[in-house]
Amino acid sequence: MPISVAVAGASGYAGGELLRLLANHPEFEIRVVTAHQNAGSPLGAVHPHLRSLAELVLQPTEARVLAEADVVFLALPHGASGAVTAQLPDDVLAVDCGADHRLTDEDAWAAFYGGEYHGAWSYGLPELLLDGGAAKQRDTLAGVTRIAVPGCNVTAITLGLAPGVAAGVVEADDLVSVLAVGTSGAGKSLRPDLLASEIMGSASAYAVGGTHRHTPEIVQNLTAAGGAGVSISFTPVLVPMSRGILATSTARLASGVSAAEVREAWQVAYADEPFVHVLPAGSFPRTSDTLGANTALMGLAVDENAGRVVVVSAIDNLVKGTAGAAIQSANLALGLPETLGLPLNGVAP
Ligand SMILES: NC(=O)C1=CN([C@@H]2O[C@H](COP(=O)(O)OP(=O)(O)OC[C@H]3O[C@@H](n4cnc5c(N)ncnc54)[C@H](OP(=O)(O)O)[C@@H]3O)[C@@H](O)[C@H]2O)C=CC1
Ligand SMILES: CC(=O)N[C@@H](CCC(=O)OP(=O)(O)O)C(=O)O
Repeated sequence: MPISVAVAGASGYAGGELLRLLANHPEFEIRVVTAHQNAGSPLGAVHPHLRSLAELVLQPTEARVLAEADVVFLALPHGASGAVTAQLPDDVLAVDCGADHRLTDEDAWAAFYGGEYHGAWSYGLPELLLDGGAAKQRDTLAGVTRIAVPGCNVTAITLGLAPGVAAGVVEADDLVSVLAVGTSGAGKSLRPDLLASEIMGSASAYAVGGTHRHTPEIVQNLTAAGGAGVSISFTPVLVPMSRGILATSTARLASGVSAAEVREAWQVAYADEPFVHVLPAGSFPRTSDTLGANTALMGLAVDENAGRVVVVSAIDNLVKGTAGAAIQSANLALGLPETLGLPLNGVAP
């Protein structure tokens, strides 16, 4: 019997990517799709690229509609998902791509998001190192029924820096990250600053100066990895591409650590990972290498003059950064093979 699935926020970018991947998943059957303003429309009208699902009709986003399915993926704006998930039965597996259930610290939620705090769920980043590398987040996901998927910038930075922090080869209190990010990360919303004429041929920083709401989530992750006094300054830069994140993260090298020990920390951390790959010395990923794939690729160097480790990590924000991570975590929760239905290969050029 296939496992029935509902996707809330199916008319958006993350919802569309969930559907694209779910349509090729051998164990799932898409039963319900919901939207807000687009409720009542056939899916083919909002996602013409999803041909096999074109006849599905978008329903209103209500818990009673979603609860018809065994698994509910939510891709709703922050705040909207917490209200809906509070009404879902306990035995439904709910996987939330929004921020509502990511943060364990209510004060951090109040400072960076505000509004009602809905509590933290199991965190959907299977490769996250825990306790200095003694465990990984995937070990905690079997059988859970509530999963919070990370923010996409968070995934790129966390996966990039966690091996060094967990192994103690870098100083966790001196981390800097600058990201080139694509426009789809901002969702399908109509915003003047996202008009093609504003974006094309230009790059612009936003949420500068420690104000980005992903900051506490990154600190939470790197602390869980074993970092003491984690402090990160990160700056996203919007660039004219529709998908992708390229995070260039640097960290102060711990005293007496060699370049070989640095590389070993990253290689050991991700040696057996199906989707997270450390490239050979001298190689660095491009966002285009991850397009459409559930991969996080990274390259590593030690800047001896500056005494810093430099990690360049790339993901597709809509796959490993959202929909792929959601499905990977759901596979683990349901006891299915972790990689089921998830693309390892991307699309090029
Ligand atoms: N885009 C990305 O790269 C990433 C997104 N996420 C998260 O995924 C979630 C969805 O993001 P994204 O797909 O980009 O956003 P979009 O703006 O593209 O889509 C939002 C979806 O939510 C629906 N919606 C809007 N307002 C409401 C409401 N008040 N109540 C119920 N549904 C509503 C929309 O329906 P309609 O269009 O019919 O009005 C649409 O289906 C967000 O929480 C986002 O932060 C996480 C990681 C990365
Ligand atoms: C270009 C752009 O605006 N990107 C978004 C990425 C949002 C995201 O990853 O996720 P959540 O909103 O679910 O946290 C940003 O930086 O806020």
